[in-house]
Amino acid sequence: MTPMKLAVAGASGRMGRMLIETILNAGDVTLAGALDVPGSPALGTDPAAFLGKSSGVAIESDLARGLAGVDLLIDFTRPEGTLRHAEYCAAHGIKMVIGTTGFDEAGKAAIADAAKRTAIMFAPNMSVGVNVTLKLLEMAAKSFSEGYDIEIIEAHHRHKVDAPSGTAIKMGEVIAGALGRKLDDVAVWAREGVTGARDPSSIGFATIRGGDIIGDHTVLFAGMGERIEISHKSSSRVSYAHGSVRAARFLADKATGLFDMQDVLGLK
Ligand SMILES: NC(=O)C1=CN([C@@H]2O[C@H](COP(=O)(O)OP(=O)(O)OC[C@H]3O[C@@H](n4cnc5c(N)ncnc54)[C@H](OP(=O)(O)O)[C@@H]3O)[C@@H](O)[C@H]2O)C=CC1
Ligand SMILES: O=C(O)C1=N[C@H](C(=O)O)C[C@H](O)C1
Repeated sequence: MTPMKLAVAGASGRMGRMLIETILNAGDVTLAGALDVPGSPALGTDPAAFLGKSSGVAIESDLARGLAGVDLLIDFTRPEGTLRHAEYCAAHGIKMVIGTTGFDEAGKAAIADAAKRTAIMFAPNMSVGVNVTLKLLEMAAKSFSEGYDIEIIEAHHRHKVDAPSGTAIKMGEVIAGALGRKLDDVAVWAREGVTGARDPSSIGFATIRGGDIIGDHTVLFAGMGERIEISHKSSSRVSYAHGSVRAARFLADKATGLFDMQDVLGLK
């Protein structure tokens, strides 16, 4: 079988570099393109140079040049960049794995629309551990539906620009869904001042930013006389990169459609 030709957007970012290393080591996929923003000092350089390797491609900002001959684009950038890439990929039949977080409703709708024209896997967290944790949370939420206050606490590195994390929001959506609630109706995104007593149907969020924390998520079910915590802690971005390449393989035989990591991992 011909190896799938992958490109990476945000090639010199934290995830971009981890993806390039993972793709070069994978064996059954090849690196066929790399994108970064106009004006980036990385343009024209080899995306594998930081590994002391040569990949045979150069980092481009022009989508036509950077995505020539590419089967699938893995995108961990910013919402505005991802949406621009999604429009181009949909128009040119290039599949996508999207890991970017921080989209508004219009952005999510634009991705769903692009997925009518090409195959897209879109998830706020590509790690196997987080996706299994989502299943555990669904089960736990049903068991703790009465008498337990639900709070979601997440911690990330000082460079993260969106809050709460996409993963924390997804955890909230899964828990709210299991309880027959809508997250937007029950979410308390932050607290300050005289907040009043806690609404028992609410789902609270707390965000920590600091240092080099890769990504920690804890869901607390606090009842009378006991509390239960379900936590996932990332110690390396490699799990996100492995999940992304696994998602690329999953999309190999899909022409159109919007999928998530639960589809990729057979957890639905
Ligand atoms: N789904 C998952 O499993 C995971 C998701 N993420 C998400 O991935 C995204 C990227 O994270 P991370 O790698 O840490 O971020 P970085 O800031 O390290 O990397 C982002 C990359 O995208 C580039 N970029 C910035 N703006 C644009 C744009 N408008 N168009 C195209 N490219 C752009 C940056 O270029 P420059 O530096 O020149 O600005 C940089 O190369 C975030 O949304 C994060 O939440 C992260 C980890 C796991
Ligand atoms: O920005 C990050 O780093 C991460 N972002 C994702 C999110 O917002 O959930 C996934 C992971 O937690 C790392």
